[in-house]
Amino acid sequence: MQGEVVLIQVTSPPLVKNPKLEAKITEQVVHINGTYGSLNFTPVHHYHQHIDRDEYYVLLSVVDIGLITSVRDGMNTTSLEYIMCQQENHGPLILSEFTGTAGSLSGAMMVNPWDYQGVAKVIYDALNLSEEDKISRHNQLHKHVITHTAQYWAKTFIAELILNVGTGEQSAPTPYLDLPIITDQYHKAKKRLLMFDYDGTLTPIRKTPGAAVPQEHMLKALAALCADPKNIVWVISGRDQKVLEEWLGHIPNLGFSAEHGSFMRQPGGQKWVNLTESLDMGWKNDVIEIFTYYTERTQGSFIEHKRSSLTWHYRMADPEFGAFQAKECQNHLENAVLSKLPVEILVGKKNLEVRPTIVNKGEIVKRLLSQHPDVEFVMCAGDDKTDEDMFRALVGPNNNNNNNANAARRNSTVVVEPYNNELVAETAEKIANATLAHSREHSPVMPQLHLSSGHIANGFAPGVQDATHLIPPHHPGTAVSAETTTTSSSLAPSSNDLSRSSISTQGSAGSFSVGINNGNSSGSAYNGERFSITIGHALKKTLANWHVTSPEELIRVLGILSGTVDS
Ligand SMILES: O=P(O)(O)OC[C@H]1O[C@H](O[C@H]2O[C@H](CO)[C@@H](O)[C@H](O)[C@H]2O)[C@H](O)[C@@H](O)[C@@H]1O
Repeated sequence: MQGEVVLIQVTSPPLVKNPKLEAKITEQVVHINGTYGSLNFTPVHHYHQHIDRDEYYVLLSVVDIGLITSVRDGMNTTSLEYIMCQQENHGPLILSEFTGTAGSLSGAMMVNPWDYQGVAKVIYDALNLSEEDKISRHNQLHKHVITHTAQYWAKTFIAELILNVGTGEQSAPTPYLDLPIITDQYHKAKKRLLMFDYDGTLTPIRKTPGAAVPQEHMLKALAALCADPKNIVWVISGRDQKVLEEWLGHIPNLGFSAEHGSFMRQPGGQKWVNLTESLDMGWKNDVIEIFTYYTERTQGSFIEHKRSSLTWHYRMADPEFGAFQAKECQNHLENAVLSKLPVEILVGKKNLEVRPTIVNKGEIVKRLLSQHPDVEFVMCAGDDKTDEDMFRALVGPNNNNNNNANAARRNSTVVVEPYNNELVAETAEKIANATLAHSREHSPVMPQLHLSSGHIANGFAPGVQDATHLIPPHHPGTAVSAETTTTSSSLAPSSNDLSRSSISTQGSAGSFSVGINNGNSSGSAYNGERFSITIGHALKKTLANWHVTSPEELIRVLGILSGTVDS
């Protein structure tokens, strides 16, 4: 192709001149032109000057390839402008994987700018693309640019802002698990349902998945809980069946759900039921391809292959680069796969997981609750974002034990379409007002809602022992009303109540909903026998009503409940 292809490079002089760099570039251009050019042919045309906007767009329109090889870049608007200018030519875009737009322009031909041979090969491939390929790539890129406009960005930003105002509410302190209360409730109950996540809950997080083997004292406590005929015990995990069987399968009467709700094995049973059996798993190939792309470029990362899900782990990669690549990979998946396939991405602990949308841990919790409507004590512990689905299932709709509460919640849910400007603005204002009022009222009321042992350490003063004592300070429906005055243990919320979990966020492609408690105190989904426990610090955003700080502490509690450890 020598003699047929030229590179046009325009570099606008920066405000602060860099003569050394300019000299270096000029030297290289002279060298290339001297080596590969002739009297009739100049391979590199370098214009170190400002050019008019019109001239710039003309250049972008007439070229055959757009070549962007930045080694570091925030966004890269040139790539977007090039796409808009190429509506007639359909010229391919070669894009450095280090640009900000690389994550969303999957129709571009990606290059690593440090890999000179790789770049040369992609230029060659781009020059030889068939007309059909060019049009299809261009159409994909063009569609992205025209649908992701500044207006779209602004609206999505506002929508997310509203969403976060709502979820920000959830980061009120979660009280430390009250041992006397849970022990008391546990012993009073004739039938109990206990559900545990595995990684980060029953075992501490380890460097690699294979290293998170169960510890003896955990196995002992779990076995003792399973041996009690009053108990129904389940491990609901993202792990696959093989690992769960190998590590916990020997414990009699332990039920399992594997791969985030994809599989179930009843306590005492041997057979696994595949809840994803009827689903087409063709999506796995697309996801493996993307995960492989990032694995090859992120040292220390790897893919965990499971039957109905896939996990990309980056705990062993450089922490900053790993997190950066995970974000890129997530964007890539969202743009290339999620829009067309029935799968969801879960952002886990130094991992990204992809699994079918129709299953999740919360669905398993709902199933178990409806299978055992007569349980008098429910305990559910987890540490991860995916475990929030379980906590949500304990307070949310379709939950047999709080029908009144659910009716109240359903009635008060407002669906906000992000593209309905007025509604977005109106809802934002409502939330802002209620949040402001809530934060004004929050502190004076809190101490009086809560009580008894051990809460001073968490910032809650002991209060009067009465029926309210089983209600954690921030529990759904107990949160402080926007209009509540500081009347001590009054739990009757007023009409604009914006309670912690009454703000439900149901993410979906084009809409989300924000639930605002309508003030009916029966909106509380809490009853004293439900213990959702998150493993982490008190300020973690969670729907759980209690926390402990580590798996060790949870195991101690399990030991105490099962009688294998002295309290
Ligand atoms: O639902 P879980 O039981 O919590 O399982 C979630 C995922 O856990 C595993 O990965 C995580 O734990 C590893 C061991 O501590 C750790 O090395 C990794 O960084 C974590 O992401 C497991 O490998 C996945 O399959 C589970 O889905």
